[in-house]
Amino acid sequence: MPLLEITELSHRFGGLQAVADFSLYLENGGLMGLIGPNGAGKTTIFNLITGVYPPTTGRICFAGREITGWPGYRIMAAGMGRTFQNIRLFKDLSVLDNVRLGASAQYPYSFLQTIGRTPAFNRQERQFIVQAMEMLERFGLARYAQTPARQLPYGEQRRLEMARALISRPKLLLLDEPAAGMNQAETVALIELLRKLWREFELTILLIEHHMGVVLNLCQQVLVLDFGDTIFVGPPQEAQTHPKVLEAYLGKEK
Ligand SMILES: Nc1ncnc2c1ncn2[C@@H]1O[C@H](COP(=O)(O)OP(=O)(O)OP(=O)(O)O)[C@@H](O)[C@H]1O
Repeated sequence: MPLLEITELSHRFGGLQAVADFSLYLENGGLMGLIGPNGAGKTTIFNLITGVYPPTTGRICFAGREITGWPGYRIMAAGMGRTFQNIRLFKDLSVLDNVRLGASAQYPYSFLQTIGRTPAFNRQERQFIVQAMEMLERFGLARYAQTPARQLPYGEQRRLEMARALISRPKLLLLDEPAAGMNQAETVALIELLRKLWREFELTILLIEHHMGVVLNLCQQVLVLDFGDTIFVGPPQEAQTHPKVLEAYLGKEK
């Protein structure tokens, strides 16, 4: 059974067809790359999956339910986690608070529990701190727990974003260019980390990435987009030599 099934999804920004008839079938436990030249529509697809925009047409099913048109918070609560192309952290909050908030954002406190700081609220919040610290340890970030997020080196900020996305134990993790801005050594470490997280958390991963080393070393399948159209789906090694993919990246030979 697929965890994520998208059927003929399209999205227009005014006169621009950003995504056209996009379909995707992602098995539970799969690890797929979404690649394509700049402006191909990759981030728009992530935004459609996570409810940032409603699709112009098409259907999205996740974990056996149709989620088309659902608001983002409801989709995330159904079991998705996401990181962004431009890191989005609460930069002035501590590393611990960034992860803790990722956990409590999923928890349906009542208004009275929140303003009254009831014993149940305090107990739950303590539990979130324990979970957040465990997550920071897994990511090698525990020593930074009280440090404001903005003081972390860039690679660590990326890891923190992942820790925050995983604290709610999502089934599907969407990663938008996780290797962006990383040097060679950081990229190699990232590939290892993602492989480990994928196994330990029994995740299904869909990732956007320009770094072909990451795609080739990590992804079982790759889907290549060009101007909103899907031009290839298959093993990444085959994508490298596929004429349409070469044409999209290198331009048509005259
Ligand atoms: N909010 C928006 N309003 C109008 N046009 C948009 C908007 N977001 C994206 N676009 C346009 O939609 C197309 C697809 O953009 P998108 O960001 O999805 O591409 P991408 O494949 O993620 O690119 P990159 O690799 O550069 O991040 C582009 O032509 C872009 O300019």
